[in-house]
Amino acid sequence: MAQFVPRQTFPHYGAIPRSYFLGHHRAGLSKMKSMLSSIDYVVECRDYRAPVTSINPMFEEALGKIRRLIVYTKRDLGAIPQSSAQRLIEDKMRNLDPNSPVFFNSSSSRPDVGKIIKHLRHEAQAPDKLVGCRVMVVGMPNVGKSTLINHLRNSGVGKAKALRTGGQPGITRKIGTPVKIIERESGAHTYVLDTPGVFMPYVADAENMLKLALCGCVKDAVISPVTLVDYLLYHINLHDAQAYQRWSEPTNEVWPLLEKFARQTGLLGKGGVPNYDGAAISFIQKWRAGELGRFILDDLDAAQRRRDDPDPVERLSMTQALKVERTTRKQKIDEEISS
Ligand SMILES: Nc1nc2c(ncn2[C@@H]2O[C@H](COP(=O)(O)OP(=O)(O)OP(=O)(O)O)[C@@H](O)[C@H]2O)c(=O)[nH]1
Repeated sequence: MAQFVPRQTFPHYGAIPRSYFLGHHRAGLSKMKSMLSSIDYVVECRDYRAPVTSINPMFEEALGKIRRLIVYTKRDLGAIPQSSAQRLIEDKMRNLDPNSPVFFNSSSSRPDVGKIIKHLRHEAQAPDKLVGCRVMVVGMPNVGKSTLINHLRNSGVGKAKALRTGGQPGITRKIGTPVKIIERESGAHTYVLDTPGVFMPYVADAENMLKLALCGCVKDAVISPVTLVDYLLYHINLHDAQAYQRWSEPTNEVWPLLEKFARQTGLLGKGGVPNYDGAAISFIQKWRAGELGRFILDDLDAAQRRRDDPDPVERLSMTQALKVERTTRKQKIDEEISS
């Protein structure tokens, strides 16, 4: 049998939506800005599986110079624990932000969250140490902010879950009430505030939109799940084409893969016809649960090269980026009308 050759590029980014900036994202961001004077420290959450793509530049713009630490969440899903791949990835991730403390957190690991508590105990204090310290946790939708706060609270003060969490973005829609995570004898306790996940107004690169959707930052209905599986398949094949061998031999073809998957998992509609969308969502969920390999979607070497030598297009502000998108869209419509 001919040797399987995975695709080296993803062939079609076509009509992928580039935005998911909802009303509560806009409102949440402006509320965060208005509260800045009462915030002493920021915890910025990013998704370990898309460490570069899940950076929201709007936080840099909005939160200014407040001291912060970065937490890469869902560590358990991005690499095999204690592996050399994990160490290599994490060294590269640290290099992306050499001036900020960086942590990696898996919600199932007490030591991971313990390190963050230890750091906050020493570093996150209000200027006047007699009053409490307020820490704001920010990040993209569904990145794991509320989960992290629940674990910080459990590790820091031994209390049970305080915030609601869930598998879809948008569970937290308003800035929450302060949750105590560190107690001090002086009474100057440390409190954290949960915030709604905020997406960006426009994602210039369609591939980044696919990565964010796979990680769950975008509601599953926004992008066709079959397109998402096709993109995921491209990554799985580059990583380990045997990962889905329970259902299919290695393939670059998404429809036959989904057909086999649907038949074997019983995801069939009327007349035994495969339910492709249902199968696609189920397949994505398996990846999100770590059952189809643990790897990251970003190319960290390319990201580092871009940081060292930025492309002028990437330096556009959000307003400029929105303008570019509007102009491009208008040109496309004009071309379609005149052809
Ligand atoms: N495997 C794994 N899952 C995690 C981890 N952290 C969070 N999750 C899951 O990710 C999903 C989203 O977590 P949340 O804490 O609700 O995310 P959020 O950032 O508060 O989401 P928004 O409400 O959209 O702002 C939930 O299903 C969590 O169980 C982690 O470290 N590992």
